[in-house]
Amino acid sequence: MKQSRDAETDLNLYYFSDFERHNAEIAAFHLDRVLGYNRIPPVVGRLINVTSEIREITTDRKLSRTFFKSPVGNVCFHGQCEYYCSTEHPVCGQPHTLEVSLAAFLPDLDLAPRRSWRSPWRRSYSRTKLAQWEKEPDYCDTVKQTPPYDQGTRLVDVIDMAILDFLMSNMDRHHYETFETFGNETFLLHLDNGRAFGRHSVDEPSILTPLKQCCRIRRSTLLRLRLLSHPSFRLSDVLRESLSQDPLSAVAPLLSEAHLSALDRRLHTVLRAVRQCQDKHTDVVYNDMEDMGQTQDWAML
Ligand SMILES: Nc1ncnc2c1ncn2[C@@H]1O[C@H](COP(=O)(O)OP(=O)(O)OP(=O)(O)O)[C@@H](O)[C@H]1O
Ligand SMILES: [Mn+2]
Repeated sequence: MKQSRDAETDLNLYYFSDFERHNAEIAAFHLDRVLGYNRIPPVVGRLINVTSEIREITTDRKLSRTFFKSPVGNVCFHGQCEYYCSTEHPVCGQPHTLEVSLAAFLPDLDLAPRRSWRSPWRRSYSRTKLAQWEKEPDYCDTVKQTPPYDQGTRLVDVIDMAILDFLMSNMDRHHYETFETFGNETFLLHLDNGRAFGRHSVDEPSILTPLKQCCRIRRSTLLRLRLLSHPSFRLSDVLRESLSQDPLSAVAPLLSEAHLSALDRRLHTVLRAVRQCQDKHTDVVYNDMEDMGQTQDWAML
């Protein structure tokens, strides 16, 4: 935890300068499950003692050397990394207690090697340069012809990812991962969600660009989104209930009401974008449920 749950990211900060949030990692895991994707490894909140559970037991000398006591006596550390790992950007206990998010550790890379894929709609990570997708309205036509997006479900998987990221306003999705042994016909993994849920008062329409440029969506995703726009299964209500199971919700709700209601607003924006696609195209819905019977009841929603 580096900042309070309610802190809204400064509008003058670029997405690549935003600080990560522990509650965003937790809420992203729950949102991914509510959407029925199951692509984010389990993440849970914990209260830890930074002294007894990190400083006193770590064998990492470089890490332990970054611990210090702040002017008011709190135990702080910053670790080692390229950006924001300095005395000016510490993580501090109170004086030892700290809220954190912990992710289930994926199998070792020797046992289950992963492949990291650059998102075709990756941002430029520059203040001045635009990415190709920002300049070319027909960018998706190129992506559709480029392996692995020319076959199977990879394109709609990336569109699912864009919907998840738009809902939680995560602009930092530069890569996604897969397990190498499963080849190209496999599910995606979404690690690194700490830059989501930074602002609740504004939406970032550009995150939906893959959906808007490709006009394609999985049928199962569309049905789930429609279900979650129904008053009795409202996304904000379902997510609030899901998050209440996390241990840290005893300290304070993991998402403020403002963030929860932003989700309902953004869900309507996604459904509107799908309708606008359907006004222009006939092949918008990718039927990934052909082999499943009894979809009628769902379709009614
Ligand atoms: N649950 C996990 N289990 C095992 N390894 C993980 C897990 N989550 C992340 N990692 C590994 O740690 C690396 C860094 O994690 P993450 O991407 O969250 O940090 P980051 O500092 O934001 O990185 P980047 O600068 O690439 O955005 C990942 O590329 C991944 O290989
Ligand atoms: Mn990152």
